[in-house]
Amino acid sequence: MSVLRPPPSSTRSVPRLLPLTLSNPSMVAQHTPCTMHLSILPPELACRLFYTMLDLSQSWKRNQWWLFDRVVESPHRTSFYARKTDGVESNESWQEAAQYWYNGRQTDPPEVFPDAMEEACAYVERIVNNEMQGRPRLPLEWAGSGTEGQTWRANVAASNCYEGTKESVGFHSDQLTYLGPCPTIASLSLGTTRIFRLREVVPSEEIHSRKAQTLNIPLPHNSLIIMHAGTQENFKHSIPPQPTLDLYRPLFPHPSRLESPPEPSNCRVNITFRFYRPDFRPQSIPRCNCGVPTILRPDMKNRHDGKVDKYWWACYAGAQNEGKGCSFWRVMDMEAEGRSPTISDVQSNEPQRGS
Ligand SMILES: O=C(O)CCC(=O)C(=O)O
Ligand SMILES: [Fe+2]
Repeated sequence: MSVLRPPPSSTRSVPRLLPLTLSNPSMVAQHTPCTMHLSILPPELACRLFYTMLDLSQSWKRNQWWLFDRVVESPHRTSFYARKTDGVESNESWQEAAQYWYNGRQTDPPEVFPDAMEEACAYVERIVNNEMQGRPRLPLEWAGSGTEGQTWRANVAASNCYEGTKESVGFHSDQLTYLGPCPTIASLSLGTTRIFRLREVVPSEEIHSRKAQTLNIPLPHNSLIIMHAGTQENFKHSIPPQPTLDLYRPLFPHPSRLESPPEPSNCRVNITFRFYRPDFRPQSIPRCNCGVPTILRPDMKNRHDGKVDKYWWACYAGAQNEGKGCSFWRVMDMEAEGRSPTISDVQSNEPQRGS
């Protein structure tokens, strides 16, 4: 007699959730680990920064990488900028000292922030620091401070340009290699409104009881989304293609064409301000058997009590080397790798109440 097995468990009975549009800051705060801030820069600066980045974007590249046996190209243009110092030590040599890698390929030292981006960054840092002060911190967040004592600094920025309705970026979470666990990333939108889409990665132990919901957040010109600590570990994000868009109508003319009226634009420029942690300096990143720096990934599917248990270093050479990498894989160990100070280090050194 054959032993009866329970039927294979199915996720089919779990109801699908309709996508939800989060159209204001309080809905974003209620449904996601992000906050949304509207009209964050003075209007003239927001417009000038849009023109600056749009002009620069003419020379930006579409990222290319190998996926299995073919080269794929991102359906938008992108570039990377670094600040003059790392924001923690006022040392101007960090750009030369740092070796930058993207998609498993060494790149030239990045350009420095253009003036309008520096100006905008001061506003962004103020908002991010204000927000972080009112939020609980996660154990693996960096607990150091910037040169002026701030909790969070931006020392690099990735910028993206999406022209028209079809340019997009697929679902992903940002690589943690130089950001470390639980980063805070501040994403500024300029130009035409596009949808920023978030979807939670449901942990394996819960896939039989619930489905992820798609969350759509329309991001207008001059708005900031802060992806707070835990967003990269728990959610993926994308900018999907969309059937239509509203043209952006700049309030001010282009600085080099002051006599002609401003022209409507179908472009969105995004700047994601990020903090490369000093305890995840390029020189400290383990290399795989191919000799290429590994990438740091969170174990998104195995979370307990809403927290990621593990992060691992994995070979990334395959993204460039005709899809051929090695099998290098190692769990990250903050303590053994000497990565600190984290919030948990600081809290465990605080005197216990009552002792
Ligand atoms: O354009 C955006 O808002 C998202 C960009 C993004 O996800 C990235 O640069 O990693
Ligand atoms: Fe991203």
